[in-house]
Amino acid sequence: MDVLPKRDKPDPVVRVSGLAKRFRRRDGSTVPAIDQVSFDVEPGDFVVLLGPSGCGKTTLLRSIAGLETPDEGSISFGGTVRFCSASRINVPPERRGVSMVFQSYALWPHMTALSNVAYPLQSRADSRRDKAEIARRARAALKLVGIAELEGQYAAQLSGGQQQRVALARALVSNDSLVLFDEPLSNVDAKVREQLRIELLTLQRELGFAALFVTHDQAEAMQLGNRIAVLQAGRIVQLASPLEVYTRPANRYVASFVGTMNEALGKVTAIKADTAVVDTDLGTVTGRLGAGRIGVGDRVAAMWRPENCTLSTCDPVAANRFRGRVRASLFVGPYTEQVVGIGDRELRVQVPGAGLLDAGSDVWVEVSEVDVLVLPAEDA
Ligand SMILES: Nc1ncnc2c1ncn2[C@@H]1O[C@H](COP(=O)(O)OP(=O)(O)OP(=O)(O)O)[C@@H](O)[C@H]1O
Repeated sequence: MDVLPKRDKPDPVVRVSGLAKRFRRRDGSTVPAIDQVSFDVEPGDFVVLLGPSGCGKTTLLRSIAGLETPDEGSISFGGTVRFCSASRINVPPERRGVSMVFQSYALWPHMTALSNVAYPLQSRADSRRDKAEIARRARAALKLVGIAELEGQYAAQLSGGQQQRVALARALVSNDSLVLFDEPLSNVDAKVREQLRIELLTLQRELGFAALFVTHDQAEAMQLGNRIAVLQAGRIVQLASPLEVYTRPANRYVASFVGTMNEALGKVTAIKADTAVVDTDLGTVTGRLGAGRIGVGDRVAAMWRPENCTLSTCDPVAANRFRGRVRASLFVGPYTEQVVGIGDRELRVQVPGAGLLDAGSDVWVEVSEVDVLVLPAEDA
């Protein structure tokens, strides 16, 4: 039998291994901004770093760009070491072969759109291209992002959305295999942001660069990433597809950070196969066991999404049902969000279309046990 020679897997675009960075605060204490982070970005990947303010997203991105020097670990691009604390390698940002788009655009206000985009080609040490070729490439990049007609405008004369397009063109002009994005869409208005997300994804697929994108906006992360890295206190707690992160969160923190979750805390009273019965402050809740080890007597969170609930005015025949009173009924367009009060607790229920209810109406909230996830209580 012929055995085909094994083809080696290509090196990842980025490999981050055991990266750590601590900052010293003015009171002398230290903050572990990133804490033993390891992950790969593969060719064609769009990886989103997602997490709340202060979890270390920007520090991680800036370390990869070379704008921050980590204390420990290593960073390689395409198999070539760019940073290694043990061997004291630290390639400066301009020689890492990576482009970055910042939240604040970081354009030269007194330079035209065209000159801003041409700047990286002129300033890179290895570039000896003639002026006409540089201008041709800068124009092509402006055309890619749809603002060819603005090439002669000064950056300061452009709208926020237009400035961000210039910044994107400037990042694309060098044709680097990796582009880093630090919350680039948070300063542009909602409509432009939606449009830029779609254009960014299209460009990324057409041009084939790998993207590493920082955001604290979970909807943005779900729309853009083929993989999402959820960070908690400087660590990656889950790195998986948006679907996996949403439907099979690694822990309670991820479950409550990505999307909206209803939650009831309690103790497990019985376990049968992959189902747990939980005695909670809302009554008995039955759900499926999620990630993490759980046994009878453990403190857990039973969690379920608003879109998986149904609302009725008569007592439903269901394992998980909760009697409450409508506090607010909010018409959002595609669905109506019902806020149901149960004592001092609140449950969210999404019903499709317009279904306004009077505040004070008595209702039952129902959720099927396959839609309830039971996770250890301690990690949120
Ligand atoms: N230069 C610095 N000196 C001291 N502490 C810092 C410095 N830069 C960041 N930190 C701290 O490191 C931690 C991580 O900060 P970082 O900016 O990476 O978080 P982030 O997730 O990007 O937050 P945000 O979404 O608010 O930008 C925070 O506790 C922050 O206060």
